[in-house]
Amino acid sequence: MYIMAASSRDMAESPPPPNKATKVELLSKSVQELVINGGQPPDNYVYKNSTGGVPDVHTPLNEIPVIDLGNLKSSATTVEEELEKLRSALSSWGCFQAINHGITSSFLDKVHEVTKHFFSLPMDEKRKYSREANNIEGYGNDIIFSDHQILDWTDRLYLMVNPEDQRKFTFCPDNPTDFRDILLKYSMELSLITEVILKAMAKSLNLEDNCFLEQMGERSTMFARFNLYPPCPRPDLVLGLKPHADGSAITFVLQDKEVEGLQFLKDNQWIRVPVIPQALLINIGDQAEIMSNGIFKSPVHRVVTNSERERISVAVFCSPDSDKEIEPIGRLVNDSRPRLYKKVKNYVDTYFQYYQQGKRPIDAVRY
Ligand SMILES: O=C(O)CCC(=O)C(=O)O
Ligand SMILES: [Fe+2]
Repeated sequence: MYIMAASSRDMAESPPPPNKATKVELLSKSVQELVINGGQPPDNYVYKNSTGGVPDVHTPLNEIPVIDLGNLKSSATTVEEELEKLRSALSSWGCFQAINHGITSSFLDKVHEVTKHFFSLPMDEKRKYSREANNIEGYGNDIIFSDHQILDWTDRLYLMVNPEDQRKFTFCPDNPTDFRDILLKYSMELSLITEVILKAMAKSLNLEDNCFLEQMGERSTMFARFNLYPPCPRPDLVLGLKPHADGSAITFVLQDKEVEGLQFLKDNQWIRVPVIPQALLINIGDQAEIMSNGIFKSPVHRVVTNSERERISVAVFCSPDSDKEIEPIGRLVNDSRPRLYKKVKNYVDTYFQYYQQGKRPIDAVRY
């Protein structure tokens, strides 16, 4: 979630959105419209750095760790082995592909289908859900902070899902008609998996089971971001999503089953994430790095474009209650591992300010 945006607190305090008929127009053309118009990507999408464009667009496919969530259940005979795999994955990569996660493939296909259906609606229909100028929630693309900003080749629909009383249904599509039900069901499934993972993270470090979960608080937040990356005529010069680490505690990415694009930075090299149908890509965000006192890594990642096919993904960001102070877990701070991060509340706010300045947000809370 390089969540470009007002924080959840700001959103809660801002006046209710106007009704659909009075929504403001999108700030800029959607990427879908740019593609229909053909031609070269506009200048403000183009990377013209010293390397002459997007670095290493053809990167190796490497072994992103795969974790079998079924093996993390305490009754499984292989639980210790899988916990060690999880610890190692999160401390070296900060991400893994989760298999055997309990969500059926037909349901994941549905999540993909409703997303595809929404993005294929006529522009006028999608614009009923447009975000407002300074808010992330709704349909749109990058918020423009400066003239020098390089934009992402993606259109998105961004929705707050939890806490329940913060949902703004004016932004949630009623076309397709089952969009809302599918999103809510998906979010419930992911909440269950979040609990399993946060407990397993604690166990893998020999900590008390609930120590990560407790920091999430009673009103943990969940945002869903539906991403459409249209084909791009210049994948060598344009990125689908610029390099970032997420501001969440934990992020789920349902990838496109047919089109790759996500890459993680590991040991200074961009590594492609292969598509494993029905797996969920899970990565740690900055807030879990803070809680783990830097043992688990919040990885930098990006999305590249391709000239042939559109790509659809759904990212769900789970973060602590914005009123709850988080900090490194006491037992992970000792003489050999000094406290690396300060206490922080509403990290998403800090994240946004730093992101806007082109800095890595987690540096703001480092000692
Ligand atoms: O589209 C993807 O595969 C990744 C999306 C992502 O990293 C994000 O939305 O923060
Ligand atoms: Fe991300």
